[in-house]
Amino acid sequence: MYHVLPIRNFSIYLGAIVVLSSIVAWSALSQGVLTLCFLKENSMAGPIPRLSPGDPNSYSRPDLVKVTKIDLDLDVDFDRHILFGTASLDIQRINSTADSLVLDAKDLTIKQVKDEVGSILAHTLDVPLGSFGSKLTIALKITSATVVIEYETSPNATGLQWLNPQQTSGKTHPFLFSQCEAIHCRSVLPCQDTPAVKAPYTATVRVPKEIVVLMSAQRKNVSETEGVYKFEQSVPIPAYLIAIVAGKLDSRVIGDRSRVWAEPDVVEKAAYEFAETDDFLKAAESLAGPYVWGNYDILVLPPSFPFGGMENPCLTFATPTLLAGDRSLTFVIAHEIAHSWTGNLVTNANFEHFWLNEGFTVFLERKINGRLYGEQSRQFAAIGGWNDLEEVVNTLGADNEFTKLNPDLTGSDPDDAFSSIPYEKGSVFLWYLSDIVGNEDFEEWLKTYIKHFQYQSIQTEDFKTHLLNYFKDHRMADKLDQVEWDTWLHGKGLPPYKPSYDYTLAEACTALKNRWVDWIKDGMPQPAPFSPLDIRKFSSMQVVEFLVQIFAENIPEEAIKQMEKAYALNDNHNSEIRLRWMRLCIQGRWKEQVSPALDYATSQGRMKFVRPIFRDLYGWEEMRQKAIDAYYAHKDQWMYMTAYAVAKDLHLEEKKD
Ligand SMILES: CC/C=C\C/C=C\C[C@@H](O)/C=C/C=C/C=C\[C@@H](O)CCCC(=O)O
Ligand SMILES: [Zn+2]
Repeated sequence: MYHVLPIRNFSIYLGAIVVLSSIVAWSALSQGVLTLCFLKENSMAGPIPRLSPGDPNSYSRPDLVKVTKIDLDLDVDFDRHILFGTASLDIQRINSTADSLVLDAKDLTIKQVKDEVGSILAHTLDVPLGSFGSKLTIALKITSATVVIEYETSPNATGLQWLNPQQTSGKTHPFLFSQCEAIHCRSVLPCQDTPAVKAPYTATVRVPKEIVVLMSAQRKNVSETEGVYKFEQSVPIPAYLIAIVAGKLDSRVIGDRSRVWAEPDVVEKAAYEFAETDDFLKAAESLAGPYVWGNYDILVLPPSFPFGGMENPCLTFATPTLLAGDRSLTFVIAHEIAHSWTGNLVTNANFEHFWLNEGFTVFLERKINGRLYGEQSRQFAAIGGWNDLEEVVNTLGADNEFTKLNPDLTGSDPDDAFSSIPYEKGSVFLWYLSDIVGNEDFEEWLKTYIKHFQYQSIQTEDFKTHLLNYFKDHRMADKLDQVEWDTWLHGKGLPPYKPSYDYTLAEACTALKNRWVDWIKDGMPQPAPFSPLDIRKFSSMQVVEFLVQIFAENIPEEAIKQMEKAYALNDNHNSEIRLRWMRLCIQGRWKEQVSPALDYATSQGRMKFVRPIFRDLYGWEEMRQKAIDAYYAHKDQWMYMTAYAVAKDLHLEEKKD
């Protein structure tokens, strides 16, 4: 059972917490005399402070001792729903006097810690602080260069989802996948779970026969018959990019450096859908520089995957809701490819600077779009982004801390701060800067920025300094000097500038919306003057744009029923169209549509699609209980983060057993 304890409540619990242990002398432990671990209660009272100087959400202290390489040796136990084995961490002393290594750990059982010569190292594991998990402190010897941690995960690890065969498409084999961003890697392995630390990794993973394992790394010496898989990621990456999947998987080649992976009955459809991958990669390289990761594969997961895509290096994780059958939703793949530079090479140093990952990536994703489908297509996609931005500011409230580009995440779970803000406000900011200096010069700067900061983790200030320095002698330098940095980075609500988009591709949507609005104003005379021809030439995203515009008009139930007659939107299974259609039906209080809307929201776990439906139904008092019942009936099918978020949307609070 999933438990939801909103983080704001923790200050109350913390007040009651006492320091428990101190029975055995630390010195005895650090000399390896005893193999003991303290379970230390946290003595903090009051609001949760920043957990470390560099990262509000990580206990780790890479400023003292830094992890430089990770070697995993793990067994996947599908019966017990755990991973067990060892994580060996190579370390570097940044501060020569440092005598301990501080790691993040969440719901992990730490069995033993040794160094590279097999001497026991003492460790303490503090009592967990909600989403942040526990601080794991390992006493180092002067000679220690590697710590070898024997551990196992919990069946409730928030970064893992274990599916039984019935929850898969093939229904024959169990399935496991991870989602470590933002701070769930600590539930998969003990690590410095801050994006400020980047390290290469290797892994050996053992699974039952017939199960295939993939990771966010290059595959090495695969011995499928033995069920032993080996991986190496030689490019240093932050912990949140470590990823694993294990299940009955098949693959198809879709490009010189690309395969698509999926369950066998999904793989052909996926190969068709993502056939343009190589074109995206080439366009991205022309904008951002060489692709350094070797292969670029895509994994299509079971429907409960909580996001559209996740940029795990070498292996993008993708939701099956992208499989529209007409390649209309592949902008998510362009987005994940763009992360190969912005996010995975140049990385936010902590999640307060998440817009450096996502705003840049949306900007680049739409540049790829423009290169392949033309400038009007890029402009149209950006208009959709602006719609999302307005919607999220409305939903969160224009005074919400999380509408800032650079929010304060002290004491906040990044999952709670997550929204379209860093994506869309961030990309509008870059659009604005590009408008100031000119498109070509901005593209040149972008390349330079990526090259300058590649393999590093940076903060917003680093970006600002680089940009201003690069353009200091530019003809538009004066205008750059006038940028309201504080408003952009620390201001709440909508940004201070709306680009002058080219609305050409949105015009047909607006014209159709106006016809509906006029007809409604005229009292909806019959026969209604609408037919399938109205949208025959629309792209899927133009249908979305039309529905978003009509949603803003708050039209009556009768008109929505007429729309169904004209356009048969109930039969349209494009996931983006379906979201807007179901929301429109709920807004119009069309009761018969509530069950299909809930079916849509519970048949997959992508939060972008699940949450608005539950939020809307919560707002419809008569249907609220139905939504709550559906939540309880389906929450165990979702991954932790979806269940957690929907519980919040429904204002439910559950307690940990
Ligand atoms: C200001 C925000 C601060 C922190 C948020 C950081 C991480 C949030 C965490 O919830 C993880 C997010 C992972 C996202 C992965 C993929 C997205 O790009 C998918 C976007 C939505 C979708 O298309 O389904
Ligand atoms: Zn992204």
